[in-house]
Amino acid sequence: MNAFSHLPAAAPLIRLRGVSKSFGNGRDPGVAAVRDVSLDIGAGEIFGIAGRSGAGKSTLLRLFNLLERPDTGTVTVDGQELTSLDKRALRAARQNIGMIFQGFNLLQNATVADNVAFPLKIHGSRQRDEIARRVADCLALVHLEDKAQAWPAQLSGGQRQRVAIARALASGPAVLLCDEPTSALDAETTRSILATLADVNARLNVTIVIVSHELDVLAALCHRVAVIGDGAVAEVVRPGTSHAVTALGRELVSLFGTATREGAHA
Ligand SMILES: Nc1ncnc2c1ncn2[C@@H]1O[C@H](COP(=O)(O)OP(=O)(O)OP(=O)(O)O)[C@@H](O)[C@H]1O
Repeated sequence: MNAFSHLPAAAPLIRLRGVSKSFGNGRDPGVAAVRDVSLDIGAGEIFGIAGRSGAGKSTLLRLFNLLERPDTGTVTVDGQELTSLDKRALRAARQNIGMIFQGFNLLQNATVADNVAFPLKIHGSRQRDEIARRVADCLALVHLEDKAQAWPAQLSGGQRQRVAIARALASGPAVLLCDEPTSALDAETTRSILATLADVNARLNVTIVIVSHELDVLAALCHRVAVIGDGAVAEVVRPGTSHAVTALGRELVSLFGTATREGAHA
């Protein structure tokens, strides 16, 4: 039983309505990566996106902050309809949506502290001492206070991902998007990153949306999981319920032909 599965659905913080995305060249519609997806995700919820390779998981996640712009439909986050904003307003709205990736995406020629400070500096609306305080708070949140002056190359994979989490939280977002955040990590490091994400969610009430092909990762962390097939939501399940066992179990067998987690790959 997932520790959160008893929670009632919270008020929607993220709302997708009729969202579709194809990759083509204008004349040829090409691949329909996401098809007519409508979802409500509650404030403070941890929401998972599962599905086999090519199902459209990453594209769907990138529609949440308009890294991919939908062909049709609307995306609303924290009361702002992102799909109706101009570039400048969208840049400001994205301060409210952090993101982490499988490959961490840290600046290699900047210290840990400078990596975390980076989004605050480029936005340009904060004073130096406020930035320094914010960086210290975020590094403390992920237990890396002592690594502020280290370089990314001096850190383990798990530590790098925790720096990425601190950086994603620096602007105080309401939402954290996670694209396969543990896929490059071994099983033990994966557990520590999941604990960090659960802790961030509990302390800050940050809404987390996480894509993973590792169903046990989603089952351990998420309040609800959308199973995606062919770009559409096949079903939304609550880990820990017997229905979820059936739905996720079917997907697990179709993905891996087994009910255990795949071995970690470096
Ligand atoms: N920039 C792009 N240009 C063309 N096609 C794309 C692009 N991005 C994704 N696609 C296609 O859209 C479909 C969905 O891809 P997506 O990466 O969202 O799937 P996924 O479920 O995240 O897969 P994986 O688990 O392998 O990362 C795939 O057929 C993919 O080839």
